[in-house]
This record gives sequence, C-alpha cells and structure tokens, in this order.
Amino acid sequence: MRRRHRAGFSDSISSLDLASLGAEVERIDQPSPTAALEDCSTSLESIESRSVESIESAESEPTSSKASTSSDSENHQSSATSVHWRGFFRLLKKGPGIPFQTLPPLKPRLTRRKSKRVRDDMVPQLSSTLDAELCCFKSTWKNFSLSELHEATNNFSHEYLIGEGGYAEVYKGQLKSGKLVAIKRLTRGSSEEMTMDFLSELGIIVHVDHPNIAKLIGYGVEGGMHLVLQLSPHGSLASLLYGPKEKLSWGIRFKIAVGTAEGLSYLHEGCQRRIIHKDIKASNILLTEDFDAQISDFGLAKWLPDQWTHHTVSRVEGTFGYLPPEFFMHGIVDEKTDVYAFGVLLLELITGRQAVDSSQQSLVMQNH
Ligand SMILES: Nc1ncnc2c1ncn2[C@@H]1O[C@H](COP(=O)(O)OP(=O)(O)OP(=O)(O)O)[C@@H](O)[C@H]1O
Repeated sequence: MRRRHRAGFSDSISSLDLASLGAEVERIDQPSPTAALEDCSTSLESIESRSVESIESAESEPTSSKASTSSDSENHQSSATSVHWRGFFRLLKKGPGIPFQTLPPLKPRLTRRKSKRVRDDMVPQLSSTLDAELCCFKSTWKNFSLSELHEATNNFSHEYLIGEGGYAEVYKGQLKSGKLVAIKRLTRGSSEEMTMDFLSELGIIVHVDHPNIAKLIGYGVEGGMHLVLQLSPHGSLASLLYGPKEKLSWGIRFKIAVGTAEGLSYLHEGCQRRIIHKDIKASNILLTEDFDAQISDFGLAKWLPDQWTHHTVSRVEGTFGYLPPEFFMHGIVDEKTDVYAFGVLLLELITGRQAVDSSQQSLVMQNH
C-alpha cells in the first residue's frame, strides 16, 4: 500500500531512491494507528469512493494479512487492531452523543531494554492496548458538522486560507462562540492516505497534552476529514523564518528552540506512549501569541513499544533535509530520528537558512 512521502526539494522519495542507496530495509511491525490502518486500508483498496462511508462499507470485508515479514501472531494482532480502528471511525461519525468510557490509566512505562534487536516475544499485545486508547478519546472534543465548518470559514473561502501542506489546506475560522480556530482540511492523496493520515493524527493527539504540542479542539468527518485546532496566531516557524521580512530576535529563537525541545522530550519520554513524530521541521512548529513553540502535524507519527530499541520501516517518509542517514540507509526510526531533525531546526534558527535551499543544497552538508 502506498503511503505518503514528503519531500523538501522534489516531489517524493521513492523506494527506488532507497534501493539506489543500497538500503536493505526490513519491516518488522508498525505499532501505530497508521500501521493498524495499513491492514484496514489494504482491504479498502478496491473502494473508489472518497467518502467516509467507504470506510464503513468495508467493514464486512475480511481483513487482509500483513506483509510477508510479519509473523502469524502479528497478523492476528493487526487484524484485531484494524477492527478496532474501524469501530473508532464509526464512533467518530456518531459524534457528541457517544458515551465515552473512562478506563483506568495505562500502566506505567517499562524501562527500555538496551538490546540490539526486537524479538518476536517482545511484541506487545497491541489489540488490548488499543481498547484503552479508544476509550481515552477525549469527550471534550467536538464533532463539527460540515455546515458549522462552512460557517466558520466563510465556505472555506480563499481569504481564510492560512496554510497549505503537502496533504492539507488549513483555514482560519471563527466559531459561533467567537473562538478563533485553525481548520485543517485533508485535501490531497488517495482516500486511504487521507484516512490513515487523519486517524494517525487523532490516534496520537489523544495521548498528548503539553504546552508545546498543538491542541486539538475537535474534528469533522462530514464531507471530508477535518481537524479543528487551536489557532496559532503567528503561524509556523517556517513562515517567519523564511518570510520576506525575517523578524525573530535571538531571544525568541532561543525560546522556540527550548519549547520545541521540551515538546519533543515530552513526546519521547514524558507521555504514556513513546511517540516519534517523524516530521519535525520548521513548518510543523507553530507559534502562539507569546512565541511558544507548539509541535504540530502528527500525520506520520509512530508509537514505539517501550521494549523496542527502534522500529524499521520499508518506506521512506519525512522531509528532505531533516532525515538522518540511518533512516535513509536502513529505515531505522527511533527518538534519534526526531533529535536529528531538531538539530537541523537549530541550524535553521541560527543561520536563518532553510534545511534545503532553492538550489537543493542541504544546510547540513553546507555546514560540514
Ligand atoms: N493551528 C494552526 N494555527 C495556525 N496555522 C496553522 C495551524 N495548523 C497549521 N497551520 C499552517 O498550515 C500549514 C500546513 O499545516 P500542516 O503542516 O498541518 O499540513 P500538512 O499537509 O500535514 O503538511 P505537510 O506537508 O507537512 O504534511 C502549517 O505549516 C502552518 O503554516
């Protein structure tokens, strides 16, 4: 199944590019909402419709098995998790009337092993933990109707467009209460990609609550997939750093660096799940009124079980200029993936130059 690829200086990184780097990439498992959905989405591939209904209509179809490198028990777990995610999507559609259960908090985190390699017997019972995830879904989130979103954004008019990423358009909106929000509307990619992106982002955001992480207010699944986020009045770091009139003092740059580091530290070690963002970059650092950094865009994020030293992926996803060599060469994902990207971000903050410039020169290479 094709997954989204993000690229800084060309459209995408293909598996051929990876092969040409002599990479020997092995897929061992995908312990994230995105991963759970890969199985779900595989069974959806024949469904052409882009509507949310297409997901539901697939529920009666058998769940496909995982990639050939996965063990039978992993296949079984994946089937179970994809069923959970379908249920999750059904819940989303139902909206505010859903009686959200409260479950006991998740177990405290285990101490990470320093072993070299993950073994089959370390694979956690993902399906049972997903039960807990779904029930933690915050009841305070509002399910917005399409008409509410239209009203907030003057029918998604161009003047309200405040950002565009590779997969979404982001509009400024004003709710009936007067509150200003940012409405992220997934617009690009296949319906499977959009669904995975959407659920991945929600599945991660459900765990996080930190001043340096973007805040979700609600969602909308009518007429497309929408995330309603707290508005960051200064937009993204990229818009200020590379904008026509760069106006960031050293004090603010320092504050942004520290805030981003704190947000990352929280994702890696502070919250109940070990979360790897996988796409730390200037356009994914939003700035509050007081220039506090807020990490956003969890479309590529992954959970890592505590027992695993790292995760290995078969597809290169992320943004050119921010990807560490071990990721390119071996598909290795762990906290250091984000730390490397954070290092690139620091270089950008210090030099005011982009990770990859218009002539496709990498900032890291230039500073060697
Ligand atoms: N809460 C927000 N407040 C203000 N601006 C925002 C907010 N969320 C997103 N934006 C703007 O919209 C842009 C695109 O958002 P986002 O990165 O989430 O989209 P995407 O399609 O997932 O991007 P990518 O290409 O990284 O996948 C951001 O770089 C930022 O400028």
